[in-house]
Amino acid sequence: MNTILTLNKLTKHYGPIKAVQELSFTIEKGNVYGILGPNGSGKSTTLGMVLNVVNKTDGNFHWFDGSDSTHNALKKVGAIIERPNFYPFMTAAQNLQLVCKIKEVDTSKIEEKLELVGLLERKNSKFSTFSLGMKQRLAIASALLNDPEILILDEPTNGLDPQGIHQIREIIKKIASGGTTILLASHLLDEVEKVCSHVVILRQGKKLYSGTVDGMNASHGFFTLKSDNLESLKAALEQHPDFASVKEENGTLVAFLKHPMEASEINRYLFDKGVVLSHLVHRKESLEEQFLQLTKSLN
Ligand SMILES: Nc1ncnc2c1ncn2[C@@H]1O[C@H](COP(=O)(O)OP(=O)(O)OP(=O)(O)O)[C@@H](O)[C@H]1O
Repeated sequence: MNTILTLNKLTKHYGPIKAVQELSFTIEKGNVYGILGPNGSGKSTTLGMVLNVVNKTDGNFHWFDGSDSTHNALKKVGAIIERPNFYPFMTAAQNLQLVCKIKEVDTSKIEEKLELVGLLERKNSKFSTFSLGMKQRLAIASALLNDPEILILDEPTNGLDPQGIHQIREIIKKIASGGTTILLASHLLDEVEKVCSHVVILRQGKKLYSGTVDGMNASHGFFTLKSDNLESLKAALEQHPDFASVKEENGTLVAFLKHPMEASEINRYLFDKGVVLSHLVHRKESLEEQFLQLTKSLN
């Protein structure tokens, strides 16, 4: 059993708002997935649906091989989709004991999980004395108490200082290296790049890309070009099969490549078509530029 979660055309409308539209992807065991998208792109709604706290409008999803009810399957899922909320005047250990009681799991894992998130030494400190980063780490320990198959986190580093962000990311990597599958929602490309092996990019509820983070990085870049005759240049580029798209930005054309190409090759091709260039630069986008390109290109 290697598939943890399958979404099939999952859809959520809030009245006229199409929060999630026909979203399909699968989560395989042992990988770290990021759902990446700007604010309002449908990340939290997607997590809410698969965790049964938001009713879907259409489509379907199933956990594991689909043989269990969602209610039962969710017992093997650890999720933090809200701000960490524990009893302020109880210690970290006491709060986790209470969680064990509520979830009907053994208390034997409390110290191990506190150690994993770097809070063992603070186990007898009251929750009210914790920084936001420590609260978030306690929430992670709490979600791991029953050794779930998958850990789900919604914007796990939101509101933390750089040190807190670093600690959470290191903990996520450590949990993943122990074999736990992870799904996290983030609007931060750099977070997904640092922590995740796979990514699903959302924009306005629609999937723009899903695959490996490395695969997303393997773009062949783009040319920026100028000519006295911009119209002929644009027409010639659009005729060339190796370009995915061509757009104009302040008198310069930007042509995105589907396949690798040398600047000399496009120069020769255009010259043969009677187009003389006054500017030609080949650039490979940073992942950030690609992300912005992907999330803006449907405007
Ligand atoms: N309970 C709700 N009622 C009406 N509209 C909602 C509700 N929850 C979310 N939406 C809308 O659905 C869309 C997707 O929101 P969602 O919170 O899933 O996005 P997100 O990617 O998680 O963004 P953020 O990181 O800002 O939370 C947005 O347009 C949002 O305004």
